Amino acid sequence: MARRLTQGPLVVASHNAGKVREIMDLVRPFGLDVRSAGDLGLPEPEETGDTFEANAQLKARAAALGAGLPALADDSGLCVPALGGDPGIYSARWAGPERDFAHAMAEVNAKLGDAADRSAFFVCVLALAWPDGHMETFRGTVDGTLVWPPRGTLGFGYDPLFVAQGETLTFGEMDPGTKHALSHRAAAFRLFVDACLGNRP
Ligand SMILES: O=c1nc[nH]c2c1ncn2[C@H]1C[C@H](O)[C@@H](COP(=O)(O)OP(=O)(O)OP(=O)(O)O)O1
Ligand SMILES: [Mg+2]
Repeated sequence: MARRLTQGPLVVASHNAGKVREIMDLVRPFGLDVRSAGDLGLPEPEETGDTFEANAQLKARAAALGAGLPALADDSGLCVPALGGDPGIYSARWAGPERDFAHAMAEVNAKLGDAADRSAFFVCVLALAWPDGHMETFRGTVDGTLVWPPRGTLGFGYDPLFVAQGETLTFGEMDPGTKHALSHRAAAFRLFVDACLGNRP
């Protein structure tokens, strides 16, 4: 049985504005009082794990201890089977310190070359840590294919490259509500809601 998150402040332990916006959208209907790690002045920990789970957990743990509040972290990325799973947990790092995703998307496409297999999937692991060390972890994925050139200016990161299975628009062309019905983050979030928030609202 997962530990429930009772009413009270929740820290969103991410320094990525695109992600924080999506998590705030997903949390809003539940009426939780939410603060971002940036608002609280929490530092950005080094992501030394070698799995999405390990990195989500270390970010959640650092924020929960830093704030003295339950903290929800997201570690996510784009996995391309034809590239051996890259960029995977290195998805943010492929964009460099300037977070240049035009460059990162071109890198993915160049490495793919004329590969027949342009399938890809996004992974999102959400970890919820309490200051006493308790942790709950959830994983969501969405399958799709990679297009070139990139399309759309909505969303963030690799969204303009990615068309989810059964869709025609890229995530970069979708309004946020449509992406939230399909995304890896929404899938992980549903598991988090079921386990930790119950049936609210
Ligand atoms: O829905 C998404 N749509 C497009 N791209 C995405 C998505 N979800 C993750 N991604 C890519 C870009 C992101 O930069 C990286 C996650 O890296 P990741 O370390 O988890 O996040 P981050 O460093 O950007 O912020 P933080 O660690 O403070 O939460 O994967
Ligand atoms: Mg990161």
